[in-house]
Amino acid sequence: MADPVLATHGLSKAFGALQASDAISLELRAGEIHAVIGPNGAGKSTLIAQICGSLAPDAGRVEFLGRDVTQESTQARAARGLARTFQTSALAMEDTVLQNALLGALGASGRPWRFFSRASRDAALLDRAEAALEAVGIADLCELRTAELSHGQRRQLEVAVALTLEPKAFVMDEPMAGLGQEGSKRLTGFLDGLRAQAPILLVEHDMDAVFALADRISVLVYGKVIATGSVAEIRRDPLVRDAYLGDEA
Ligand SMILES: Nc1ncnc2c1ncn2[C@@H]1O[C@H](COP(=O)(O)OP(=O)(O)OP(=O)(O)O)[C@@H](O)[C@H]1O
Repeated sequence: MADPVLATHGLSKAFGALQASDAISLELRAGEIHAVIGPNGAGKSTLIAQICGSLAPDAGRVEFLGRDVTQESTQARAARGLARTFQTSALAMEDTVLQNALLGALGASGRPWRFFSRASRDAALLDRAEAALEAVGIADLCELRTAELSHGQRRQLEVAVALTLEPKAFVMDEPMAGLGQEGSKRLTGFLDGLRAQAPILLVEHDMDAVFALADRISVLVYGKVIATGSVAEIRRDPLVRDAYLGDEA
């Protein structure tokens, strides 16, 4: 089997006496959506923070594209193509949709922020920003202030900003949060196609979305992966039903 795009090996992190990550090993392979599910406080955000570089593990390592990146900064990992979307929006609300995408494109180009005023006149940056907006289906909204977008459109814009990085992998923290049924359905359809561009590690509570999208699921409980498998395997796993899914299986 091809090497994984992203992998954790024995990742561990304690907060005082609390073992928030307990020797977590998991892989994200090319073309897949790998969902991480688990009850509140299971350690999902802690795991993402270590993968993306905002939290240093006590032990273990993170590999991205075959390279040990455990000691690298968040920015260095992003520059390699590790794109993260956030649970709460990191967008500039008063800026237009296009300006947000341009900001992403400027960051991806490695040029300093002081070039931003010139970014809108830079054809290459504009192309990259517009292509990303086109890819997520909101190019027609580019002149709107971001604050005027619906919740779902903001999620799409977040993905567009991530796309300007030309990512090799996505790490998504609860993209469905707050979307409602219709919005979740639309975003589910969109993420379904996105996996062809780059694989997605998807932390999500919305089980309809997880069951519709995941090629594999890992279940995290008290910082430990208690099971990894296909949707069918996870749904019938008695340990998982007990610990988390209950009636949702
Ligand atoms: N900086 C911190 N200091 C102390 N404890 C922390 C810190 N960050 C997280 N924790 C604790 O670590 C455990 C795992 O938290 P984490 O936020 O990773 O869980 P989660 O699975 O993402 O939860 P949720 O589904 O509610 O977002 C929790 O018990 C939490 O209270």
